[in-house]
Amino acid sequence: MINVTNLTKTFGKLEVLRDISTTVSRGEVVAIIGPSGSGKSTFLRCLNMLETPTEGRITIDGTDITDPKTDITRFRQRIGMVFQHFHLFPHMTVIDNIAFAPMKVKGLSADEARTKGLQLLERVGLKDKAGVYPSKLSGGQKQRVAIARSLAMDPDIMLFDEPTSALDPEMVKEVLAVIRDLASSGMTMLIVTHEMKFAREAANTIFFLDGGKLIERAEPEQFFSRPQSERAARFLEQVL
Ligand SMILES: Nc1ncnc2c1ncn2[C@@H]1O[C@H](COP(=O)(O)OP(=O)(O)OP(=O)(O)O)[C@@H](O)[C@H]1O
Repeated sequence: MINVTNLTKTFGKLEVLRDISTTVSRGEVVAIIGPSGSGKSTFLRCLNMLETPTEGRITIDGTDITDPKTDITRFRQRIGMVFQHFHLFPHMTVIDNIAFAPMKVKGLSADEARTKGLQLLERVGLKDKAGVYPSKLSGGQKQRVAIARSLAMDPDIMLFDEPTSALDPEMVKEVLAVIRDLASSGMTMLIVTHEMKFAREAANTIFFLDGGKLIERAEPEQFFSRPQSERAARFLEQVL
């Protein structure tokens, strides 16, 4: 479904991604892990062209999203993204945050968008918060609303960029539970995370990045118990 070929990204002289080639299949759940500054977020952001690759190609279902002729704005509707900081609209209630894009972009009626929004709020365990403003929510609740808002656009792929890093420890679990539930639903997902236990249990595949290179691509059991590279072994020694 996703094909990455010779992806390179530089910021000025800084080479952040170096010649990455890999694939992600439909329904695959990929945890992207690696040391700070290894290029994980940049890699993720290239997958929906929030960062423009310096070299290389990314195709999704055969469409080259790096081709300037591709209508990336339209394509992005198929790719949901959840950030470390939730980016909810502060002046809108929870349900309006969720209903906004389906109405504006997909042309749903207000009733349709609200009905869908309520279903999604139920899915993330927050149906009772529909009429509340974001400022009244905890960090964990805000992130669950942000996930519901992304899902409201019926994405084919969900990208998560350190979705629990800004949360107090007691809220990490509730957000990971929602992401885990989504992972088992067959959604294609890539998640940049520092939560090793979560990566091990919820992902089908680990991408280990170091120094901008995709050093290992492996199943979690193999990666965590028998890493193939010295760099991954050293990283796991530090974090486990
Ligand atoms: N827009 C930018 N301009 C210049 N340098 C950038 C930009 N974005 C990222 N970088 C640099 O690219 C490198 C990789 O950053 P990136 O955020 O992708 O790493 P990461 O693995 O996600 O790190 P972390 O785990 O700390 O979030 C870092 O050295 C960072 O400072």
